[in-house]
Amino acid sequence: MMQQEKFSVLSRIKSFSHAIAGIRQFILHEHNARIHLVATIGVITAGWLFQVTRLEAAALAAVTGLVWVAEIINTCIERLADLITRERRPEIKIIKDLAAGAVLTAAAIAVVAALFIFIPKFI
Ligand SMILES: Nc1ncnc2c1ncn2[C@@H]1O[C@H](COP(=O)(O)OP(=O)(O)OP(=O)(O)O)[C@@H](O)[C@H]1O
Repeated sequence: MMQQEKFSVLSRIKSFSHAIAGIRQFILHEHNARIHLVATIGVITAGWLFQVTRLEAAALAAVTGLVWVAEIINTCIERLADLITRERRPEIKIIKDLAAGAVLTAAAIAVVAALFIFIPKFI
């Protein structure tokens, strides 16, 4: 049977710092992160300009976060796939296309939510 590791605050802090390093790596080295950063600043600015309600702000935060999470996981999958092989392989194509599809799905959800929130403010 596997020995259960004892809970340690220090190791939890270490895990947290690894996660922060991952976010830092993503923002500093991934081109797509810059696109998401600009889009996120755009959403925050629009939310501020159009005085969205707290509920609308929460919805915007959730869908924007969803896109970030999907893109980070997509990047992770792409890196793993490239580590396995750089050869053109149909299996790798399916894996990468699925991961990219997840990002597109999240982005589409974000656009739909933004339209629901912002269009009524124009009419
Ligand atoms: N090893 C491979 N074998 C087969 N197809 C691949 C392979 N690597 C990439 N592809 C195809 O090229 C597409 C783009 O893959 P790539 O790793 O270049 O991502 P990318 O264009 O850099 O994506 P992103 O813009 O999210 O960083 C994949 O979705 C897949 O269809």
